[in-house]
Amino acid sequence: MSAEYRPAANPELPHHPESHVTRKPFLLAQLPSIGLEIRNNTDSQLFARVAQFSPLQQCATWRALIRVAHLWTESITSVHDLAVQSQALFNIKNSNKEERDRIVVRRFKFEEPRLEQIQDLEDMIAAGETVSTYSLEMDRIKTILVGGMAKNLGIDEGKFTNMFNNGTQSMRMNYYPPCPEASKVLGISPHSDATGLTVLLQFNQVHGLQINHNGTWVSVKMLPNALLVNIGDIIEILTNGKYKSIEHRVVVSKEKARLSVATFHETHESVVIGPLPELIINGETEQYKHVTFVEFFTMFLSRKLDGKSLMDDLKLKH
Ligand SMILES: O=C(O)CCC(=O)C(=O)O
Ligand SMILES: [Fe+2]
Repeated sequence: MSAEYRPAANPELPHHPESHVTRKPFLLAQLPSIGLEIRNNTDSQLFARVAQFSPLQQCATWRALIRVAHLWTESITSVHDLAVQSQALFNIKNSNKEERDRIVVRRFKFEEPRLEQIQDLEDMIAAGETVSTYSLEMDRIKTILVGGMAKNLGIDEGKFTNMFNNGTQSMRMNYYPPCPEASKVLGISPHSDATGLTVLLQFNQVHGLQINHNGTWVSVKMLPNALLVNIGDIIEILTNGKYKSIEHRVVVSKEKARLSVATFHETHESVVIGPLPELIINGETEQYKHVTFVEFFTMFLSRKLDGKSLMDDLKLKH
């Protein structure tokens, strides 16, 4: 598994006409939840729970969002601290140099307000360890979920899980500052994640994430002590659409900042991304093209975030 920094595909706040961002009706999605108490269970106990969990099938209704109740482990708390520190860094971006030196150098020991430029070795090691422990924990959750999904689909768990073993893992910390013209901007434009699974951690109770549910933008209520799992495009393709990736976007608040950490899990780079033959049953036809990992990401990186347009290009026209 390699963890790497993943830049926001569209870091600038895009402007949209007000009508596009309208937030009515403010529904809160009732998403399927799985209680995965990571600390008190062995992996096989957790796996059994996921595999038996019927709401995994309900994902079809909700276009595949799963909430994983998760005991707050130390590594999550540490990532929280790290994100709060980076929030402070984001906040001082526009301050003057003196102010920056005062806050950044003395308080956080970073020379410039960017994570890549951490000067203090101790801080760097501490941050690296925090992220790497957290990334291993996220990887463990991914393996359990992917195995549970395979079982739900009635396919070989080992084969499916193996496709994700030693896959690419990347992480993005999202900071959404408050915006006085909140109704005119989006934090992130509509998109589905070009991943297998995304595990999302949110720190405060500021709503912002919305999913496209049958054409309506529905706000997702983040539960405390819970992670949210998005099914990504790669799983949609591999399962020939039995699990669908979710189109989502983020709206911003007038008063409060919001922070989230998204961990993206992809297949191993040797995997050809295309519908699995064992899932083409009962006279079904293949719905998606087969592309190499590199072709898939080249297509992803060559476009703006734009709903599910990547998937539209990968769909076979029958
Ligand atoms: O901040 C969020 O809740 C969602 C972030 C997201 O969609 C992403 O990073 O791809
Ligand atoms: Fe996303």
